[in-house]
Amino acid sequence: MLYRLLRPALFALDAEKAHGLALQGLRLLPAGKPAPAQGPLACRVAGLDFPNPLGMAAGFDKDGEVPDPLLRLGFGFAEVGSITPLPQAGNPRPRLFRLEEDQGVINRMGFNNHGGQAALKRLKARFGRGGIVGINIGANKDSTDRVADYAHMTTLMAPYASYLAVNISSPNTPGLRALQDEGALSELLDAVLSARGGNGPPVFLKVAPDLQPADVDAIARIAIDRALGALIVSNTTIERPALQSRHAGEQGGLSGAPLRDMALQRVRDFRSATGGTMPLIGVGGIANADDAWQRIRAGASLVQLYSAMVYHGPGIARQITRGLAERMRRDGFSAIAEAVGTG
Ligand SMILES: Cc1cc2nc3c(=O)[nH]c(=O)nc-3n(C[C@H](O)[C@H](O)[C@H](O)COP(=O)(O)O)c2cc1C
Repeated sequence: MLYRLLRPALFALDAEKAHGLALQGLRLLPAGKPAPAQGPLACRVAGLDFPNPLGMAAGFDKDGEVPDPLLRLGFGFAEVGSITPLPQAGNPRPRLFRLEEDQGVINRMGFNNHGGQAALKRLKARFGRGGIVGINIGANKDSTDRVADYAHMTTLMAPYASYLAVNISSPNTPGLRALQDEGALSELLDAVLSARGGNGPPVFLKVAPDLQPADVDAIARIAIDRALGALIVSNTTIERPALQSRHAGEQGGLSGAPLRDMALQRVRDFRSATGGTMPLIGVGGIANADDAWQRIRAGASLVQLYSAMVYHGPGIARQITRGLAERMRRDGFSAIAEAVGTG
C-alpha cells in the first residue's frame, strides 16, 4: 500500500538510482531474526531447511549488504551476488531500464560489484545470524582464467554460504555463457567441487533460458552426474518477445513478466530431462502467488524473483507466501514437496 504511494516518485528516477535508494532503505531495517519455518510452506532442498520456498534472486543485493533485511521482509532465502574475485565497475550507465508497459526490466549491468574481499567481510560478520543466504559467484570480465576465478570464489565463500550458486548464464559478460557447453561445464564444475571439498555447502548451477533441447539434456546429465544441489532456472533472456515499452530495444538481459512463459517452459524441460531427480529453482517473471504455484506444480522445489520487487515493492514476499499457503489448502496439499511437478 505504502509502496503504491512511493512508486511514482521512485519511477521518476533513473532505475539504478531508485535501486540504490531501495538498498539504502533496506539497510535501515534492523536485521532481526530470520523467519521460522512456516508450517506447510517449510521445505527441505539439498539438505537445507527453507522456512518458505520464495527467495530473492541474485542481482538485487550484489554485494551482500542486505541479506538479513531481505529475510525480514519474509523471503525464505536470499541469494547475494554475483560476486567476482576482483571489484569491477560493470558497463557504462545507463545500464538498467524499467519496461513499465511490459512489467519487465532490461539490464546490462555487467557484474558490477565490490569484489570478493569486500563481500567476504560482510558475509562473515553476519554468518552467525542464521537464515539461508546463498552466495552467487561469477568471473571477472578481464580474467584470463575464468575457471580459476570460480574456484577461487568457491574457496573464499564456501565457509559462509548456505549454498553456492555458480552463475554461468549472465548475458552481460562476453563469452560467459559458453561455459554452459558440455566440455567447459564439466571442467568448471569439477574445479568448483574440488575447491569446495567434501564438507562444503551444496553447489547450485544457474542457467540461461536461451537453451536448445540438446543443451538442456547435456546440462541435466552433468548436474546429476556431479550431484549438484539444484539447478536455478533461469537467468535473463537475450530474446525479445513482443514488447511495448520505449526501452524494448536496449541491449542486455530481459526479465520480469515477458520472461515468465519461457522460464516456466525451461522448468518443464529440465523437469523432464532430470526425471525429477534434481531439485529445480524456478525464477523468471514470478510476480504473484499464482505464478509461484504454477512454477512449483511445473517442477520447481523453490522459486525466486527480482523484477516483481521493482513493480510491487517490499510487501511482495509476504503477499506471495500467504497466497501460496492458500493455494496449497485449496488444492489439498500439506507440503510443498508433494506439489512439485504435479501440474
Ligand atoms: C538488474 C538485474 C541484475 C541482475 N544481476 C544478476 C547477477 O548478478 N547474477 C545472477 O545470477 N542473476 C542476476 N540477475 C538475474 C535475476 O537473478 C533473475 O534470474 C532474472 O531477473 C529473472 O527473474 P525475474 O524475472 O524475477 O527478475 C539480475 C537481474 C536484474 C534485473
